[in-house]
Amino acid sequence: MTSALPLCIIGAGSIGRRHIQMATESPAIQLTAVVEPHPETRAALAGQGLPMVASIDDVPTDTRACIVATPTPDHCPTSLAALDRGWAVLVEKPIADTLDNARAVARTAADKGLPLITGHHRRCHPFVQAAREALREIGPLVGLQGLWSLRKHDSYYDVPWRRLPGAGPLATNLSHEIDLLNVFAGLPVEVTALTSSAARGLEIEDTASLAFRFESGALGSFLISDAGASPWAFEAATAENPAIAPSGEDYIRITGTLGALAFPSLTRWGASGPGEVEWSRPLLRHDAPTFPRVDPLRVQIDRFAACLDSGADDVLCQPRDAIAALEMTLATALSGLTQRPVRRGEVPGHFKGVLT
Ligand SMILES: NC(=O)C1=CN([C@@H]2O[C@H](COP(=O)(O)OP(=O)(O)OC[C@H]3O[C@@H](n4cnc5c(N)ncnc54)[C@H](OP(=O)(O)O)[C@@H]3O)[C@@H](O)[C@H]2O)C=CC1
Ligand SMILES: O=C1CO[C@H](CO)[C@@H](O)[C@@H]1O
Repeated sequence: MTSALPLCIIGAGSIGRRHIQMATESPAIQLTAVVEPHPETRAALAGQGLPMVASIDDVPTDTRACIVATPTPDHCPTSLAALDRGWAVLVEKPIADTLDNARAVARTAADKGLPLITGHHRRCHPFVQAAREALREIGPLVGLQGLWSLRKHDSYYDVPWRRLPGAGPLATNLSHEIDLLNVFAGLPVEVTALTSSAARGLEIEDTASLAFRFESGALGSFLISDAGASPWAFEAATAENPAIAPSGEDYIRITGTLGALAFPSLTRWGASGPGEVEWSRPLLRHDAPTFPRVDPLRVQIDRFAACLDSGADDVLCQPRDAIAALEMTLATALSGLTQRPVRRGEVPGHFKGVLT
C-alpha cells in the first residue's frame, strides 16, 4: 500500500465504534470523519478527539472510502450516496434489507468500478479459511448441525430499529451463519423454517429452527435464538467480540462419508486405519490445531484498504456472495411466515421479512 486510505465511518453505534477503533489503530487508514446524526453521541465522541460530523455532506472531499455501519434498512440509501461520491464502500451485513436494494447497490458499484465489500468479517479468521481444507479430509459432505444461542441483554431491544423487520436474529445473526455455510459447503438451495417470538413477544422472531438442503444433496439443521442463554455460538466459541463472554465451546458439527469435524476448533475424527470407514470401527480423533489470534475487523479493514490498490481480494465478501447470503436469510424468514420450504429464486425482490 502506498499511503493511508482516507476513509470515513457512517454510524457510530455498537459496531460503528468497533470500526472506529480499528480505523484509528490501523496505519493503512486515515480516518477523515465519523458521520453520526445523534447530537449527544457526536459530542461525546468529539470529546475523545474523533472527527465527528452530522451528515455525509460534511465529510472532507479527499475521502475515498467509507464503512456503512448504520441500521440495516439504511444500508442501501447510504451506500448509494457513498458510491455517488466516488467512494469505495464496506457496508455492514446484511448488504441491504431487500434483494432489490442489494442488487441496486451492487449494480451501481459495478457501473462505477468501485469496490463494494460486505462486512461478513468471519471470513477474516485464519481458522475459517482452514476449515475449507479440513472439510476435504472428511469426504463428501453428508450433514451439518449448528446451534447459535446467546441471550442478548434486554436493553439491546430499546433501540427501535432492532425490534422491526430488518433486524432480529435471522437478519442480524443468521446472515453470518449463512455466509459461513457458503464458504464451507456452497450456499443452501432450500430452507424450511419454524420461527417463534414466544420468548420476547416482539414483532420479529427471537428463535428459529431451520432445515437446509445443499446443492450436493447434503442436509443441514440450525437452531438460532437470541433469547436462549447458552455457551454455543460463534462469538462465544471464538471470543471475537469483546461484548460477548467467551466459552470456547464448538457450536457446529459437520459429518462426511469419511469423518467428522467440529467448528470452530477444527477438532476432526477420521479413519483409524486402512479399509472402509464404518460404524464398527473407532474413529481417530485429531486434536484441534492452533491458529494465530486476529481481530477479524482489523484484518477486514486492512484488506479493504489493500484491495483499493490491488483491485482484488479473495477473502472479503464480494457482492455476489453478500446477495446470496441475504437471499437465503430472507428465504428463512419467508419460510417461517408461509410455513413451507423456500428455494433459491423464490424470494420476492421487495421482501423484507414481513408479508404485505
Ligand atoms: N459485523 C458485525 O459484527 C456486526 C454488524 N452489525 C450490523 O451493523 C449495523 C448496525 O448495527 P448496530 O451497530 O447494532 O446499530 P446501532 O443502532 O447500535 O448503531 C447505528 C448508528 O447509526 C446511526 N445512524 C442511523 N442512521 C444514520 C444515517 N443515515 N447516517 C449516519 N448514521 C446513522 C445511529 O444513530 P441514531 O442512534 O441517532 O439513530 C446509530 O448511532 C446493522 O446492519 C447490523 O446488522 C451489528 C453488530 C455487529
Ligand atoms: O453481526 C453481528 C451482530 O451482532 C452480534 C452481537 O452484537 C455480533 O457478534 C455479530 O457479529
